[in-house]
Amino acid sequence: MATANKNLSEYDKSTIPNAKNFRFGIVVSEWNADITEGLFKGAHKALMDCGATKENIIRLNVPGSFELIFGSKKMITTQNVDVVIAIGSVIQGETKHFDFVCSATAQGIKDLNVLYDTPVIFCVLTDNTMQQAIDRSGGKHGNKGAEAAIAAIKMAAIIK
Ligand SMILES: Nc1c(NC[C@H](O)[C@H](O)[C@H](O)CO)[nH]c(=O)[nH]c1=O
Ligand SMILES: CC(=O)[C@@H](O)COP(=O)(O)O
Repeated sequence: MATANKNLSEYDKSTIPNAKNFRFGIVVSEWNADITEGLFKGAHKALMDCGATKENIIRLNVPGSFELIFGSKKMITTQNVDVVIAIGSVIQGETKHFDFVCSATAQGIKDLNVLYDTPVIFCVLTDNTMQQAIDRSGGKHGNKGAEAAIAAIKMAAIIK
């Protein structure tokens, strides 16, 4: 189902485990910071709404989405978290760089899920325009950060 046909922020709390005993790492790219901050706020709000505590949400900033890979590995190996949410916003420019950043970041995060026993949630917007990014980080299509937070809680419940 395309994002346009659903609201990314909607979830049924009755179907989600309580997050009070889970530790969350959130790695946030500084590229397109207005967008990534919106995603972070959406994720943080949803985690708290589902029972997480502020003390159990650890944040790490990285320069860009490509660095989410190393930042997530560092979060896994040093912060004793149950799950990581990797937040980024990649927006098409004039060149093929968009394709390489999106592909490498997706593959790198996938690799972390294979190499480590700590799930890493892919919360990276890959948009053609800034408006698409705005619409998916708290705009008319909701907030992909909230969607990622729910995925993180469900994955933490699986591994605990
Ligand atoms: N153009 C965007 C980037 N590019 C930067 C890369 O992510 C990386 O930081 C650089 O290549 C150095 O390794 N990053 C984004 O997150 N979003 C973009 O739109
Ligand atoms: C995703 C990118 O790296 C891109 O925004 C960079 O812009 P450009 O392709 O115009 O150099």
